[in-house]
Amino acid sequence: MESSLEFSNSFTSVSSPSARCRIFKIIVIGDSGVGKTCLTYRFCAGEFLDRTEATIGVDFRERLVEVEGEKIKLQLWDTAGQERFRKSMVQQYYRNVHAVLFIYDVTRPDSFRGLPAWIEECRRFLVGNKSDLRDTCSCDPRSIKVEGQVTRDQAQKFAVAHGMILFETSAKSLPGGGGGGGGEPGGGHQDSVEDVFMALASRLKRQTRPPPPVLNNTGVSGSYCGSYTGTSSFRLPAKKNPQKDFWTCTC
Ligand SMILES: Nc1nc2c(ncn2[C@@H]2O[C@H](COP(=O)(O)OP(=O)(O)OP(=O)(O)O)[C@@H](O)[C@H]2O)c(=O)[nH]1
Repeated sequence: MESSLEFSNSFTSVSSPSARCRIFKIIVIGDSGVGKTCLTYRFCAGEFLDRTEATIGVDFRERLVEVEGEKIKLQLWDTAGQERFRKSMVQQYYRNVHAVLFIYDVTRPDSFRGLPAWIEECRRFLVGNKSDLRDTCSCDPRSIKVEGQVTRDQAQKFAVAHGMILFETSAKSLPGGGGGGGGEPGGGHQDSVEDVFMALASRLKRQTRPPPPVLNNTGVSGSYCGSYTGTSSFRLPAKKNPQKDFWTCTC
């Protein structure tokens, strides 16, 4: 598979073509191979990608959802996890977003220990992915060091210490908990991908101002979208200046 997913329209959550909505920009970061592409694709296209290639630069996916009666567009910026992109690409996109999803792989403690290197000042959500692989040996072949697993307790402590909200999920598991090992010794818990992003949308909705009552004739302005575009994803040009398109982080 190409690392950039071209215009997939297979999953639609809100179908009104004239819906007006707020847009929340969310950057998704974490070490290479933790499943950033799979998670965002799963949420936007509704499918699990078994075979992926490393993301080069940043890919962009979006989905329109409805939260408590309000239409909200989540724009997900799937960044390259490879070290060489960390400074050049990610930092450009990092500050001017509404939220950051920090992803780690529950079967790769190195990806968990690497998190402080990714953390900066913004609203923080911590996501442990591949929870379907808990207590199995079939870790991803891209996991170089396998030395146990990141327990939910460990992650929860980290989340509290860094003011983050923890989710543990699987891009692979079927909605409702099927499709994977799931579960953790001592009372496992797994959030669905849907729950992760909907909780994020809901929190962002509460923390930002609602849209103004009347739109001007130009239709689209600021951080509101004027029309429904379905779900799409495409490759951003690597050298694009993100500052022009971004709204300031509200945290
Ligand atoms: N079992 C399992 N495998 C997963 C899951 N999510 C992703 N994978 C696998 O993990 C591998 C890496 O996934 P990607 O989504 O490409 O990882 P990434 O974080 O985007 O990697 P970079 O683009 O290099 O930063 C792929 O082989 C996926 O199929 C999951 O929830 N469960």
